[in-house]
Amino acid sequence: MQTLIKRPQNGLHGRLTVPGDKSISHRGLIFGAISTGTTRLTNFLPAEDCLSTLTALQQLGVKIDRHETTVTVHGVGLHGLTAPTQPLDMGNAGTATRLLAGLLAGQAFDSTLVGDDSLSQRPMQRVQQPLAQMGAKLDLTAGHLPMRIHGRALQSATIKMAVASAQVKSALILAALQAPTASTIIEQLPTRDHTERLLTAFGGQLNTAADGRTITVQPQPHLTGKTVTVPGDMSSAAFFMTAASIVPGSQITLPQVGLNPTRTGLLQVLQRMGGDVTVTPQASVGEPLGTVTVKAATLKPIDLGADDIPAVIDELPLVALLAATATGVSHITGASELRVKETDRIATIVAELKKLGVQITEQPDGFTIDGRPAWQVKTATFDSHGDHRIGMMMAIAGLRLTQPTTLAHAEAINISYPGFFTDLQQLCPTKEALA
Ligand SMILES: O=C(O)C1=C[C@@H](OP(=O)(O)O)[C@@H](O)[C@H](O)C1
Ligand SMILES: C=C(OP(=O)(O)O)C(=O)O
Repeated sequence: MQTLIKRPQNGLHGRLTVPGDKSISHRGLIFGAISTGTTRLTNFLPAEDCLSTLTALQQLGVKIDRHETTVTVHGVGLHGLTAPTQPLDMGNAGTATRLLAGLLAGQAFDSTLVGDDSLSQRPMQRVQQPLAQMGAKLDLTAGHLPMRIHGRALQSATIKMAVASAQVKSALILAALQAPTASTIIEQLPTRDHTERLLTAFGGQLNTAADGRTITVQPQPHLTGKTVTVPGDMSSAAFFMTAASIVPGSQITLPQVGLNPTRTGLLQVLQRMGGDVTVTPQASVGEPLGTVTVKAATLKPIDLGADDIPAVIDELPLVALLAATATGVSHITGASELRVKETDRIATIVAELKKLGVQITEQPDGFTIDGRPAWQVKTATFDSHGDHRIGMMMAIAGLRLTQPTTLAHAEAINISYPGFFTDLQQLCPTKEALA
């Protein structure tokens, strides 16, 4: 699928409620499934990744009904899942794969996880090895999917994580729930804590030490179904925050965006770059929520290092685009995790931004960008490379160009944001953004 993108002459304007958070939608389904009673998810994200989790849980014997963005999960309890009759297809979803690996490792049956070509190239030892410390047995195919999970009784453990990854942490928490006594998980750096918040909300017990990265999980909780309102996805809002910052004349308002501090790295990046961003928190239960207003601004370059990365991990393609418009040199380091996402995002960011004439240099763990307000565009035909975030980032880049641009493999965007182009169009009042 190819999509044509044109510059909105007067910038982006208006108010847009972005869809529900992907990370919380995955987890809401999983916690609903392992609770007893009914869980109702509102503002659920009906994107391909979350639907992979929904279908997998149905194959594990959980009754789930969905009407657009409202989902009802009829929980079966921590020990009530049943053996699937065929391999579970996780599609493109890394989060679903890692989290379900941790859950299924402690079940009384075997299961197999498979995925698409991209997911089948992503590293799975990162869950296999720490889960083995709890006695789990996961057989990989040369370090990748297909993954055969030999469900068995797990032991508790104290585990020092080797990568800063919320997916690995969450897999370990889900496994630790099934051990006989408490387990401790020590993160390298604090990462998104949606699993911890939802586990507590469903009635489980866990303690995070003052360092923010030592988590003690109490086992065998009795989890009870509940209603969860999924906040707007900061990682989706980030595309429009970036667009409004770099397209002259813009001013947009995004209400009900999730403001969990482990996810708001892009807000800080924009503020440090001189962006015009206002955040108004609103009353909420569970996850913090608020309204973000962004106006176009002249940006300064920025340096980000390893400690900054987890809170902005999925927004780094957008950081690259922002830096490309800022006069001066930006350095992004400590971001080698980008190499093992849906694509090698360091390579795909560099390849796509070079088409715009951006002076970007690939580094082993990031990139250096010598930004300019105006680019010497070489070609206006971009490619998502099958990666939703690269596709959306280049669609936003196209809004800044005077010539129309096309985006190849735009269908990849359905992985996390099926309504992306409709929502973008809503913020372009003169309706010329898309054709
Ligand atoms: O836990 C999650 O929901 C996610 C964690 C991040 O991955 P890692 O934890 O592997 O960095 C992020 O990139 C992904 O989009 C969603
Ligand atoms: C990396 C991502 O997702 P996942 O790891 O779940 O595939 C993402 O959404 O950018």
